[in-house]
Amino acid sequence: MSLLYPKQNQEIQPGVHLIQDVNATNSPMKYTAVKVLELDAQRSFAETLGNFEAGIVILAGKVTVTAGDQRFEGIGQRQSVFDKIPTDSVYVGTGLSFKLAAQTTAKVLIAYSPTTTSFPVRLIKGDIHQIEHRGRYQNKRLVQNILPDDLPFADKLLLVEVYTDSGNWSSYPPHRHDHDNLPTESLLEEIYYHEMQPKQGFVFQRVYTDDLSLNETMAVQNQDVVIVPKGYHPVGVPDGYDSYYLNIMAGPIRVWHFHNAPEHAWIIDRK
Ligand SMILES: O=C[C@H](O)[C@@H](O)[C@H](O)CC(=O)O
Repeated sequence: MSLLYPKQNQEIQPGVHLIQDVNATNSPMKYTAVKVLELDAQRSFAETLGNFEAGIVILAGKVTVTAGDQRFEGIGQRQSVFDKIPTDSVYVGTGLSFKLAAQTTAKVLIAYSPTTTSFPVRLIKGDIHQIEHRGRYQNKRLVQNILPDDLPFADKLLLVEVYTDSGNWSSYPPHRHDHDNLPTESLLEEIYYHEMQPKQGFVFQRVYTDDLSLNETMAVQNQDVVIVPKGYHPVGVPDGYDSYYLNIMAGPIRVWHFHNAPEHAWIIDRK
């Protein structure tokens, strides 16, 4: 089972390109799924959710989103994820329909999680994101929390963006969240949507379990997706390139409690 989903580029409608589409039909993921779309200006995409909730993140460009009986005109705060400006998102509750109408060339990520529990449609403005500067030495990263577990706006979905500059590591030291053992650890699947700057760059990502029954190390390229059904999942960024990834997490309980690999936990405690 490969955990790596290379970028595709399928024109599903005139001016609407499907870059990623990872879900239960082509992955072992039970709680998470993702679409990434690139829309030409003035093009639109519409969908009706079944028993899923969705988080629509305007990765780049300006988009008008209608969902249920609400309309959010011209949202989106950046031309590239690497502008490092927190962007706008829309939460759409289970069973509702939504439409994306691109005002400019736009890139949109749609995160999904199965549920029949309804939460209201909500615009999540970039300016409410909790920003964190995590790490020291060569594991510094910038974290922009879009839908963290302390915002009770969703039934299952957790969304976060992470920037890791040249020569640094993130999701490091390695941690896991694949044991339903609260309050110590929560069980959350995770999907990584990666972008690189410059685009020809790559990162190394390893996904592995304590018993190494799962142990896959990948060279991940621009707009690839990596799924983390379980296990530790560190990311290393080669010199000269900057990394972006958006994480989608979901599981039985919407809380992020992780367990650091004990043999590497000393990394955190260095003076
Ligand atoms: O479990 C969460 C993901 O691994 C990332 O969001 C990670 O926490 C980001 C980081 O702190 O490096």
